[in-house]
Amino acid sequence: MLNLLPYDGTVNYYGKLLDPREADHYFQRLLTTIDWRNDEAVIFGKRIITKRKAAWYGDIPFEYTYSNATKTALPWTRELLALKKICEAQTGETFNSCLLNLYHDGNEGMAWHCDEERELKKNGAIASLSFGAERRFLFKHKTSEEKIECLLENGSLLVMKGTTQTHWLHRLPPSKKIHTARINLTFRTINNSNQALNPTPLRH
Ligand SMILES: O=C(O)CCC(=O)C(=O)O
Ligand SMILES: [Fe+2]
Repeated sequence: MLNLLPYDGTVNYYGKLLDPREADHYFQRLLTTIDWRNDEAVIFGKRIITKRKAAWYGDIPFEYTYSNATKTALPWTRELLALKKICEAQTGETFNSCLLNLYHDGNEGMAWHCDEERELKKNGAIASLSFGAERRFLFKHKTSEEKIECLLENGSLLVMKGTTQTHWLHRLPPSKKIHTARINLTFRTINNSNQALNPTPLRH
């Protein structure tokens, strides 16, 4: 499988895994069955409400803190379990949780970041499924600033693994040309060993 990154990580784009009918079916089901909420985040000390909506699901009520907000995982829905199985069969990896994002149109996107929160398995694979509007997706190397771009199609799978999160940022740029919604699912592995046992250490 082709690696989109030239060095310091592995990103595989599997293309359209689902046919358009199936992908549209999942899009509609996810739209109506997921507990979509506007995220509250603290950016530069200011509490903001994100325009995009998000949700967090998993095997057990994992707590996950990102953008300064903690969420508790909801139990899998039928569709999420079916999609998790598809990702696991394709990649040979396993996942125990899923972060979902709903972008209503091209005004909504996601800023440069990497997914390496302390709850996430170090160098664990992240499987990203996309539904609805096709959007550009960018990677930027943290030191060389080299950029890599790809297109996330309806019903497609992208996998980020190895040292990708250590060395590369990624972003979903906004686009004035897009007037329809997109749903993204990122299946992840949360380390449950320290969940509930140890309180989150304070960061200074
Ligand atoms: O919407 C996407 O394709 C990416 C979302 C993402 O990077 C994330 O949820 O961490
Ligand atoms: Fe991400």
